[in-house]
Amino acid sequence: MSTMSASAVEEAKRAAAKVAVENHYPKNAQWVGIGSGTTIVYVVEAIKALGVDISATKFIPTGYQSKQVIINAGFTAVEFDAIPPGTVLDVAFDGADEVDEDLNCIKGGGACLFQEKIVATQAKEFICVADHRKLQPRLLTNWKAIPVEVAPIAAHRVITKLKELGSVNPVIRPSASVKEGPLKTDQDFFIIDAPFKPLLIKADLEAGHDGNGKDGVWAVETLASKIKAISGVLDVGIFRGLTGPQATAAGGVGGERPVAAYFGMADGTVAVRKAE
Ligand SMILES: O=C[C@H](O)[C@H](O)[C@H](O)COP(=O)(O)O
Repeated sequence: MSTMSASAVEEAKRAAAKVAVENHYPKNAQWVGIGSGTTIVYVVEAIKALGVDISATKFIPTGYQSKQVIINAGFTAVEFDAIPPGTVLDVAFDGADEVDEDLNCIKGGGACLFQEKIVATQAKEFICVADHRKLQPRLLTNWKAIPVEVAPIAAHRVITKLKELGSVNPVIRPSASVKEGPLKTDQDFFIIDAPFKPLLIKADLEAGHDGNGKDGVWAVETLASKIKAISGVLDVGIFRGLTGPQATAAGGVGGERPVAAYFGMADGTVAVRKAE
């Protein structure tokens, strides 16, 4: 459990954003993905602080909040469906709820995951920015549930399927406002939060664990694929699979996993995890 004050956590996010932007923002960027959440605000702040010419740069939001952050900074926002077909974003920055040793991420704590995934995978480089609370050995160490975005009409069916996969008490996330009822995403869908045991990474599989859900223990890739395959699921808040150059070599643009993740640490330093 973190003992840092709220303002120290904010400073940690700001420090990570500064280093991430200094290391990865291309000086003549044309297309830049901007994610959602509280940390991304510091990424935009750091891009401003670079002082580079952004008059020709288009910033692609991952949802309503993200778009407002872009507009409030005085940047040009262009919705994902308005970019010319085939356009590859120079870079995409985003936060995460948890990042494991293989750079798999959990996202969707703030109810954004679907647009984040299409923006991240459309970029040459996806860069994650977070604070030290998100830096964990395995997904679902500190963060307890996988956010799953679902069509409202299918919500109960998806809950049944998630229970069959071993999730204990998956729930439809309630609205955060005084309005009763479920929270609605930017797509007007629901979020189901599905708790599972910590997820196995590559090293665990190499050590002989199968990760096939026996005793409710899953490998990241296997569980993400199973959840994604449930009819009614728009997307799952696990970002996994190939990353950056590996994904490009396999015929994709970029991967769901970041090529690098920057974490603001409690001592004021910034830690980096990079793809092999
Ligand atoms: O749904 C929200 C997004 O996935 C965020 O990127 C994630 O929750 C991290 O948010 P924050 O930067 O506020 O911790």
